[in-house]
Amino acid sequence: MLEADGVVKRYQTGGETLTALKGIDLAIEPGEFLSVMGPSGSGKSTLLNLLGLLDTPTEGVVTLDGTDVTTFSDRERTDARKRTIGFVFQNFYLISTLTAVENVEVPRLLDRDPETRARARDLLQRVGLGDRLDHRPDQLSGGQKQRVAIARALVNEPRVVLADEPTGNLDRATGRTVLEQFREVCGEGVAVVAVTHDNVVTEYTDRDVTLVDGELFEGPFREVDRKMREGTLERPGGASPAAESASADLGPGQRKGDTDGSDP
Ligand SMILES: Nc1ncnc2c1ncn2[C@@H]1O[C@H](COP(=O)(O)OP(=O)(O)OP(=O)(O)O)[C@@H](O)[C@H]1O
Repeated sequence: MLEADGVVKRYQTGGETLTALKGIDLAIEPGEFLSVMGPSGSGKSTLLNLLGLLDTPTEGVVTLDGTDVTTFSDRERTDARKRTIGFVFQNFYLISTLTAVENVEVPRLLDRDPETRARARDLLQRVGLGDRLDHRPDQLSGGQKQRVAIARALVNEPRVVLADEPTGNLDRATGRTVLEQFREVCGEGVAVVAVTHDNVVTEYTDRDVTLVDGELFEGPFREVDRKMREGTLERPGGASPAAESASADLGPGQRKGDTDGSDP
């Protein structure tokens, strides 16, 4: 549905060229919950910006439903983004003077659609905030604010929600309620891609990938890091049996393949 093929991103700063992404191949399927992990500076935000049609790659293509969006004009890209992508951020970015329901309506304000209020209400009910419609952000907890942000991300009926450290400002328990919400979103066929440092996220995802110095590897960071230390990490594209044992240390009830059920 949303795909990066051979994506390279270089930044020019002064006379220097920095290659932030070094040939990324990544396909996101409808309804999939994917985490993107990796050390600071490894290229996570850069990748999220490219997948979110906020930026264009230096080389390679990003395709949306098979259409190469890298050749789009700014206007076409903005339209495609609005139709297909919702964003959730660590700091929520709610407007403090607007109520919860008004915040959810924000992405649709220019459309002047009379149905928007009803849809915003419905979305807030779905994220468990039916009794907080008229509360302003300062009257909501962190987890409630993030659920308002999720409802806002869904108001344009996106195909994919891109989340940047969605649990970064939340305590463990609250983070879990937000992650459960994302699972429900995925259950409706919307893909969720979360950039995160939070290992708890990987208990909820279908798949985890890790960026290291602009290269993408299958598996959560802790596993990729361990393989790097052991010298057993396969380069991208070299699908190996080792890479397939990625579900070995998952908790119960997870969805990352049912192959290694007997592993400790
Ligand atoms: N606009 C820019 N101009 C120049 N260099 C940039 C720009 N944006 C990012 N970079 C560089 O590209 C590399 C990847 O940055 P990016 O922000 O994607 O990393 P990240 O994994 O999201 O890091 P963090 O976890 O700290 O947010 C870094 O070396 C960063 O300094």
